[in-house]
Amino acid sequence: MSDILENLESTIRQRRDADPSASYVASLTGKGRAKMAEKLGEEAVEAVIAAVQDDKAGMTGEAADLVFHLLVLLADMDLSIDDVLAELSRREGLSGLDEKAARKG
Ligand SMILES: N=c1c2ncn([C@@H]3O[C@H](COP(=O)(O)OP(=O)(O)OP(=O)(O)O)[C@@H](O)[C@H]3O)c2ncn1[C@@H]1O[C@H](COP(=O)(O)O)[C@@H](O)[C@H]1O
Repeated sequence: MSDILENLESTIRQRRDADPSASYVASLTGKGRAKMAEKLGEEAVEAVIAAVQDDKAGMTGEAADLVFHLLVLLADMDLSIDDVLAELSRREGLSGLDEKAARKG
C-alpha cells in the first residue's frame, strides 16, 4: 500500500515542474498553495457527502481524490508521506481519548 503512495508522491514531485498544459499537478502547483488547499477542502466536502449518503463507490473515488490532493499540498510544503506516517507511528497505541484528556490537563 505505501508503495503506491510513495510512487504517487514521487510522480507528483516530478510533475510539479512539467508543462501545465500537459500536467494537472503542474497546473495546480502553478496556481499556488491557497488553490491547492482549496482543492483539498473541496475533495474533503465531497467525501463527507459520499459518507453521509452511504455511497461506497463514491466514497472510494472521493477518498482517492482527497489523498491525491493531500500529497500535492504536502509536496508543496516539502513534507512527505513518510513524515505523516512517522507521526501516525508515534501515536500508535495512544488512545485518542487519553491524548485528549492529557491536552485538557
Ligand atoms: N491521482 C491523480 C489524480 N486524482 C485526481 N486527479 C485530478 O484532480 C482533478 C480533480 O479536480 P475536480 O474533481 O475538482 O475536477 P475539475 O473540476 O476538473 O477540477 P478544477 O478545474 O476545479 O481544478 C481532476 O482533474 C482529476 O483528474 C488526479 N490527477 C493526477 N493523479 C496522479 O498524478 C499523476 C500525474 O498527473 P499529471 O500531473 O496530470 O500528469 C497521474 O499519473 C496520476 O497518477
